[in-house]
Amino acid sequence: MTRAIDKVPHCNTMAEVRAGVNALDDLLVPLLVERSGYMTQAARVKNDESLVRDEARIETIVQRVRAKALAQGGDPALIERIYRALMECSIAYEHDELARLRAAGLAPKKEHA
Ligand SMILES: O=C(O)C(=O)C[C@]1(C(=O)O)C=C[C@@H](O)C=C1
Repeated sequence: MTRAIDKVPHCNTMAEVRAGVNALDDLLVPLLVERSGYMTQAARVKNDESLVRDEARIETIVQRVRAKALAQGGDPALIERIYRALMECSIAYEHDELARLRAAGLAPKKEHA
């Protein structure tokens, strides 16, 4: 298996560096948009502000992506930082989406008796 880190060529100029970064951003942005779509789905399925932040799930994802980073020759600590920041953004977006869906007519979940 070719590791992600091994695909990075030696660059002699910043133009080469930036062309590589732009090409990866062209792949990353659509994936981030798709991931954000799942936050909208989560907001609707949870339909409860108190469930949006799920600490156990956050830690599961962190362990998962650290292992993947290592397998790809990356720095697990860097990928953990990126993912913790990404999930904070995702949580804020999920709250925004829940508020938007409520304003559009989503009825709040019934309280447990
Ligand atoms: O898995 C969930 O419960 C989600 O809402 C998704 C997600 C994420 O993957 O970004 C976002 C917020 C949660 O705190 C944990 C994970």
